[in-house]
Amino acid sequence: MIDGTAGVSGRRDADEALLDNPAALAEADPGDMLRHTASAGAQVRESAALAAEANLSVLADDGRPRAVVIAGIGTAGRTGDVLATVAGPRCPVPVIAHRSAGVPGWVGAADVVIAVSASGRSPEALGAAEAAHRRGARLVAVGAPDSRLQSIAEQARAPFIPVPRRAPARASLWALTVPVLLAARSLGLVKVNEADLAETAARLDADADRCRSNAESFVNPAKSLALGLAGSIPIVWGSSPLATVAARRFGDTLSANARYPVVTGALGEAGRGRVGLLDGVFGGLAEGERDIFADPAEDDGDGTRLRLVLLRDGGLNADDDTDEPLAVEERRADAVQTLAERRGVRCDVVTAEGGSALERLASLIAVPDFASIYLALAHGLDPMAVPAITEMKELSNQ
Ligand SMILES: O=P(O)(O)OC[C@H]1O[C@@H](O)[C@@H](O)[C@@H](O)[C@@H]1O
Repeated sequence: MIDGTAGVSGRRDADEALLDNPAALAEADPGDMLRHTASAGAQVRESAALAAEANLSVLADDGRPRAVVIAGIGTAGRTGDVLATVAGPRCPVPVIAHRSAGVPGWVGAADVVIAVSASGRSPEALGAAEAAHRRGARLVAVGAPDSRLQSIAEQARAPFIPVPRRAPARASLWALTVPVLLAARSLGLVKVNEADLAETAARLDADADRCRSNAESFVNPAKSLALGLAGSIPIVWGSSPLATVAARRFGDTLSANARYPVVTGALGEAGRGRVGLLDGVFGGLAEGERDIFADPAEDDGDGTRLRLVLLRDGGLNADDDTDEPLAVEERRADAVQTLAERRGVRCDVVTAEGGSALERLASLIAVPDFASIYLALAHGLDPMAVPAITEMKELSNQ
């Protein structure tokens, strides 16, 4: 059902003109990753409806849990990071994203395990669901209907949210995330309300429209971000914990869709170490040796350069929970932009918009998601079929 073009092929140099040719884009994207990515808003609405049909209120019967563990790998694992950031630093219980098989040794009857798997069959999520049931923890499962995950949930008499599988897991982030958030809401751990979900879906729809394939590069933020990144080594830093989740997500999609190496992380942390990259071989040293009179379109070919993408989360509500004062985050974001400018390292900035944490997160994820696909297409890579992932699964028998 989910099919792309197998085999490793593509071109080293990005074909910029292809991005302004909608027919060629469609041809280069046989699995329709652009359309799947554009369904993000619809995914939010559909998953909210599916979660409303599941009996999540039983989760609250035993009161507030000691901890919540979100178990899954890849995109399913990212949903745990989203929940942790939306729950915020004042969340009364620990929210832990767990990415290996099974559950942490301390998990027991006082805890809740949310097992997530788009296919409903990752060994990590299945192992966690089984372990949770064995240990008497409360279990919720999110994933493909009629899957092994669903039967484990049924055996455990645990709520199961059947998320239809129409696209690869990484194009289903929103479909998987919303049930996780709503399970946590029924435990009283997050404040996401119906208006937040509706506004988040509307924002994802609007961003999908701005990033549509027939919107040309000079008005399409995803195409221009992709063209800026072409041929570079991207560094993606988030100015806040929420923006850092979006940065890590961009790392996932840049690697899997566009097959670009990428450094991602929190700007606060990077400022104490990784920011040194800006001084190095791919940063200031490469830029310092560049012939300033050379045509920037005619790259000399030997200069792989960093490109900084800064995800800024400036629009906090006064009543939002934060780790650090907004002013500290803002100063740090301004500082790294100055550092990049001084060294000639180019920098793209995506600034969060919207009221709720969820909507702000969506505003930092949507355009980069599309950019990763446009970058793949410009290189002639099918963003859906990733031979290396398939081969890894075959070779490691998973
Ligand atoms: O969500 P499930 O189906 O468990 O997959 C988990 C992960 O598996 C990997 O092999 C990749 O396919 C990822 O894109 C995916 O997120």
